[in-house]
Amino acid sequence: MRPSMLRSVYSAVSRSSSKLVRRGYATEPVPERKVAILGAAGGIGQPLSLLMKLNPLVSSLSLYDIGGTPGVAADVSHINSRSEVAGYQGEEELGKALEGADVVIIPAGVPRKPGMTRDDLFNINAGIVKSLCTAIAKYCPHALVNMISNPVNSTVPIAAEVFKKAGTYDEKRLFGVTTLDVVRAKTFYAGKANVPVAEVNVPVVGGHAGVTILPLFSQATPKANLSDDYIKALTKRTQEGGTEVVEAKAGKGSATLSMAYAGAIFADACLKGLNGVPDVVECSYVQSNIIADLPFFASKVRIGKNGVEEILGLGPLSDFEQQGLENLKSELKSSIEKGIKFASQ
Ligand SMILES: NC(=O)c1ccc[n+]([C@@H]2O[C@H](COP(=O)([O-])OP(=O)(O)OC[C@H]3O[C@@H](n4cnc5c(N)ncnc54)[C@H](O)[C@@H]3O)[C@@H](O)[C@H]2O)c1
Ligand SMILES: O=C(O)C[C@H](O)C(=O)O
Repeated sequence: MRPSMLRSVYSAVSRSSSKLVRRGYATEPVPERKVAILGAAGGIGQPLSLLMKLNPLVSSLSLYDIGGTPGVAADVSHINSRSEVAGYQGEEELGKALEGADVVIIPAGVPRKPGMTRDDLFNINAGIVKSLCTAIAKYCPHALVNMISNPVNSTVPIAAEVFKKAGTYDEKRLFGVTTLDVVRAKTFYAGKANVPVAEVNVPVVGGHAGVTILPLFSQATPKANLSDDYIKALTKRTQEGGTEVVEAKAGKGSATLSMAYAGAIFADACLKGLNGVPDVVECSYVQSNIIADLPFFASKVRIGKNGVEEILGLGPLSDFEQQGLENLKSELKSSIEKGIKFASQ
């Protein structure tokens, strides 16, 4: 989704007490949709709660965390937009938070500090994701799950295993959120190519950590004749965008505001897909068979009423991108295996 989404979200605020939204000439009812955010009191969770409160496709916003959610919920609930807001805290309230959810967004878990890799978060976040997904399987097994918690390359396979064990796994409904990589690639490309950022499109494939993040600048539009050195530098900056923010925050966490924006874009795409809007395409890390031996892979996916409707191919790659694809395979494979092994214990 493009920045125009946020413009439409903001303009919708003024008419958001109505459950009718104009589509073309007809005024049609917008379906009731419950969105749950797990980790809603955190650095990402709070601005994401705000952005989802502004989204007119949401009728019920459920904010869950181990603590702090009554305050966040009271705060955003005063905004005069469509959704009802409820805050839940502590494990005993998790079921109520999840019941009936159409989309569950998970930014729960610890963020990086300078010097850490995303994989260094595994020991804490794997357990958090496992327990939250166990509850999702119980209380809202048909929800579309948007996994933000790192390391995404492993937390998505963990979620898949938990759902398999519970007998609820539907690979079409599980998404690793890699939208921030796309947001960064667009921003950095627009700066170098000197084109309007709002018009830029760049697919980002692979995974969500270091070299596994593979932006396909050869497919970027509007086209620009950037030198190989520029493409290399843009690729590196996109791969290290998270680290750039972690270092700038100097121990106070990782990307939160840009991530909330990216998470809101991706959740909006899921809601549109569920509502039957045609041609909703975003990059996401999903169960995939487009690359041998990598059962999870990020690429462009079409999102529809049942979740992933189609996994789009990678398209033609430059030699540099082909090499990047080879380089990411071993790290991505071991992160996937690590997640699967953890969840099967
Ligand atoms: N996918 C991405 O592109 C991306 C981008 C940025 C950050 N992240 C990841 O998102 C996660 C959250 O980052 P943050 O900056 O918001 O961290 P944060 O510490 O500010 O917030 C995390 C929140 O999770 C809550 N939490 C912890 N355990 C929980 C549980 N069992 N149930 C519910 N909530 C729980 C905490 O109470 C806290 O409020 C980190 O793992 C980070 O690495 C991912
Ligand atoms: O870099 C991080 O640790 C957070 C996130 O994955 C990001 O890309 O900003």
